[in-house]
Amino acid sequence: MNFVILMHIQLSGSVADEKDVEIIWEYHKAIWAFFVDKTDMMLWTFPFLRFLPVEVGRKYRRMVQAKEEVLKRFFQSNKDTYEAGRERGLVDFLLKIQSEERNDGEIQCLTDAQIKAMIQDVMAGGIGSVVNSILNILLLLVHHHDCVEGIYQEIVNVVGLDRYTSLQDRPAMPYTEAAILETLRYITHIPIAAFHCAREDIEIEGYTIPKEATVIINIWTIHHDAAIWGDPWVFRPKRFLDDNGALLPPEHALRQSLLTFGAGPRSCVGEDLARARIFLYLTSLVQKFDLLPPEEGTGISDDPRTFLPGPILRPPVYNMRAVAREN
Ligand code: HEM
Repeated sequence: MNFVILMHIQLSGSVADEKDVEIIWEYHKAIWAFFVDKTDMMLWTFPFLRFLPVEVGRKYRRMVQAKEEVLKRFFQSNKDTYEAGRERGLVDFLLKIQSEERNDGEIQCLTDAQIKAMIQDVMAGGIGSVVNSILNILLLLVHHHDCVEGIYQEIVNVVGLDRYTSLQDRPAMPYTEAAILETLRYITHIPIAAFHCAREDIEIEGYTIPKEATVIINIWTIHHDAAIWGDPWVFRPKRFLDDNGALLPPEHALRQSLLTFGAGPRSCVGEDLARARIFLYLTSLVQKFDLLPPEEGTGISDDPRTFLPGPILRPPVYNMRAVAREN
């Protein structure tokens, strides 16, 4: 939930009130309900279903309504109250670019429709992906208690127990960083990157990708390729550490093969924010709680091949225990 509030500040420059949180959360839930159960695929095949009083149509209409509420709150209200020179957040800065283009008398590149699309990209791209990466890392920790201990020891050594962790602690906590990278690799909750288009003919290792071909990067296959990782189906954070326990540098071949956030000029704009949030959430939790499997039963598998499919993979609902540490 605090991530939702952060997204709100980023977009509008103000702190969310209860109603705002409700609007964003409803948007997240409506999108989620749309993509799981393959509602989107059903509508690609039978688009007329969106008008009918059937489940697929209801989910579609709920999503459209939630989207309209979000745009009313983040686009219209910002546009109505925008004052040049007093930009409050991302939407205001986009409005500033738009108004400057207009003042120059040049052709307008940033239209209202494009700003609205960006608001949706940031929301839809941002919330589900971070929520799921946190669900995944907690599930893995429940299955790998040695990893919880490794993170906890690092917190004790670097931060202690009397203050909260901060982003400044990250460089001194290589094991925690490695555990986050390994979760993002092992689970690969965004298995396919955004679709791209080749702007010209390209030759790669004897294959020609013709101009205007759609290029789809299969991150899942790269992240589970035995030729790169050796044992891709083993969750092993230490693969991202060198012999001295330091985090492998970003230019190392293994880090270069980690494409969680895509690559190149159209890679994920939210990477730094996402990795910072995951780090802070995880370390604050492990500092105060031990993470354990449920008391009854063994819980669900942490193998992503058993997860619910979709554009964002997610584990089935699971139980776990967070036991307060005695310190
Ligand atoms: C763990 C969390 C996240 C993961 C795994 C993730 C992953 C990705 C991937 C794979 C792409 C496509 C890159 C490509 O095709 O090369 C992407 C694009 C994008 N992501 Fe993320 N993302 C995450 C968090 C976020 C957050 C927090 C935001 C917003 C604040 C965000 C906003 C976007 C946007 C707007 C794009 C489209 C960029 C463009 O087309 O230029 N993402 N993300």
